[in-house]
This record gives sequence, structure tokens and C-alpha cells, in this order.
Amino acid sequence: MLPKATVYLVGGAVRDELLGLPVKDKDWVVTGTTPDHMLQQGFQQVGKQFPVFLHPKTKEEYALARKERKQGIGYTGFVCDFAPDIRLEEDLERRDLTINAIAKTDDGVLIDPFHGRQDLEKRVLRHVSDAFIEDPLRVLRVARFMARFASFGFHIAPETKALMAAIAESGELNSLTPERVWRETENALQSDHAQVYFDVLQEVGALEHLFPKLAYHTKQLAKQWDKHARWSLITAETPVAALTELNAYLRAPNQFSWFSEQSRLFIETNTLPLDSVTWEAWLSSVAAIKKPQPFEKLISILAHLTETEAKHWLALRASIAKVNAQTLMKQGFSGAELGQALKQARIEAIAKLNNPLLLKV
Ligand SMILES: Nc1ccn([C@@H]2O[C@H](COP(=O)(O)OP(=O)(O)OP(=O)(O)O)[C@@H](O)[C@H]2O)c(=O)n1
Repeated sequence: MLPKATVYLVGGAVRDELLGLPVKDKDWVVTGTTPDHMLQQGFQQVGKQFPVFLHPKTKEEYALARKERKQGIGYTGFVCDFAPDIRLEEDLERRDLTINAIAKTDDGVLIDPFHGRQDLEKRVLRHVSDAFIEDPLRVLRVARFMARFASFGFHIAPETKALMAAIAESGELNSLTPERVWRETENALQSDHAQVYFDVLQEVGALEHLFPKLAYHTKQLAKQWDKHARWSLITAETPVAALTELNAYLRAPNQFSWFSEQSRLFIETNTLPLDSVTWEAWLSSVAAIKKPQPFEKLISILAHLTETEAKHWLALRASIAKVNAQTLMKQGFSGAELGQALKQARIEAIAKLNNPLLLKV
């Protein structure tokens, strides 16, 4: 690096440390240097558009201080300036929130031209400058930070909320690829207060643009749920046909689409209690025996949505798990006949149960 090159820790690492949270990824900014000098120092360039480098040993990200100016519509409409005379303050100014625009020097001095520390103390998410509108993804990021930091009691500054609403109104959110939308959403679903993400997006008028056809009503999500279950609960009121389209549009990974669609489908097509034939068909359609873990997760979602007890659902599975194919084979069944006999035996096993989910006929 050039002798005058200076390295600063920036972004989430500084923010999380000040909040007393564990620091995951460290991002660094370098001023006073050039891509060539970074390469000479053994850094490895990643991404062609922006001058971002990986440290030869730590593999942490080092970005040259840069200014961005928007040109045209959408995420790709940027020109990027990263001359060595760009000052740290200029780099911090293009960032999304004041709490994400604090830098720290090697010897621990904080550089905070936009008063991010004060906003951290006051629990405010506030945009740094008009550059906020240059990346519509920031609407989702703010919603995600509200969810992640819900237990700290953050709120969004009114002027920032107004900008978020203006971005939603402008149609710019449509320039985000579904993959980027999903990445932020999956990230938000990892937090205990994931519903806050959807509440914020709804409040600023972004939800309908990002999640077409999602029927959303806010609800508290208990801590016990994982990200797949949370997505199922968030989407629980969306008709299954619309939900299938939404999951496909978002490229939601398999487990998200499976749990959400199976739980919604069950609710849409059944009214409890059900007879033993219907239960047997359903248990086999969701691979209750072959895949016990996903099944247990599915029933914990369904038990919650139908306000029934999970133990009754588990009892249905337990009854068919006892039906033994070996015994039927010894009785001379094979091939398609064996399949039929197995099905019949399972139906009979369910019918014998004394279970409030079972319709006695
Ligand atoms: N659309 C974006 C994405 C990132 N940043 C800036 O780049 C930093 C690093 O971004 P990233 O690693 O994506 O997020 P973090 O803030 O570190 O948050 P997380 O803990 O979720 O990774 C942010 O703090 C912020 O200063 C931004 O201004 N606008």
C-alpha cells in the first residue's frame, strides 16, 4: 500500500460492537491507495464493478473509499469513483444509515461525521444523506434492522420513513431482482421478531411491490419458530395458489416453499376432524413415516394454526408407524397388493384411535 494509505473498520462491525453485540463480519475501508497497490500487497480483487479486495490472510473485505453517483434506473445504474484522494467522510456519506456510517481507526478512535453514535443511543434508524434513495434495497435493509434490533426499541426517523415511502411509491423496488429481495427476507426471517420486517414494509407501502399477492396480517411470532416456520406463519393467510406463485417468483428455497405450501394447503382443503381414510392419504402425501423430522415441524405449524395439540397429530403418525409391512408379506402380500394391504391396515389403525382429530364414522 502507499505510505499514506489508511485502513478503517466500518459498517456493521462498528455498529454491533457499540451495541454490545458479537461482531460477525468485519468490513474495512482503505483511503489513499489504488487498485494496483492493493494487488501488489497480495490482496485479491473481487467484483469488477467496485474496488473490493480480500485480505491475503484474513480474507476480510477491504474496499477502496468510494463515491457513487446514480445514472439511470436500478441497481446497475451507478458510476463509481474511487480515486485515491477520496476522503473517508465521502465514503461514509454514501452509506445507508448513520449507525452504519461510523468508522474506527487502528488505534480505536471513532470517526462519526453523521452522529451515528448519538442515533445508536437514541435508538434511531436515520438515513445519512439523499444518497439513500440510490439503492432501493435499503428500504428492505431498514425493515430488517428494525426486526433484528427490535429488542433494543429502535424506531425509524420520520424523514427516513418518508423517503422509504417515496421509494416504494416511485416503482423503483421493481428494479430489485427477486434473489436480492429473498436474501434480505431470509435474513430477516432469522430474527426473533421477523414480523417487524413485514410490518415496516407494509407501513411504507413496499409490501405489495415486493411480495405480490401476499395476504399479510401482522402477528407476534413466538421465539420457538425457525425461519421456515416463520415464513409459513407469515404467509398463512395467502391462498395456496397465490402462495405457490409467490414462492416461485421469489425463488424461495425448497424448505420454505414446502412448509408454507403444505400447511396452507391442509388448512384450505380440510376441516377438522377428519376420517381415517383422509388422514391416511394426507400422512402419506407428506411422507410422515419416511421423513419424521420435517413432518414434526409441519405439524407444529399446523397444530398452532388450527389451535389443536401437536400430541394428537403425533399419535396419528405413531399409529401407522406400527403397521408392519413384513407381517403383511408373511401373509403372502406382494407388489401392488402389498401397497393396498398396507394402506388398508394403516386406515384401520388410525380408525381405532381415540383422538379428537379423528372423525368417527
Ligand atoms: N445497500 C447498502 C448495503 C450496505 N451499505 C453499507 O455497507 C456496510 C456493510 O454492508 P453489509 O455487510 O451488507 O451490512 P451490515 O451493515 O454489516 O449488516 P449485517 O450485520 O446485516 O451484515 C453497511 O453497514 C453500510 O454502511 C449501504 O450503505 N447500503
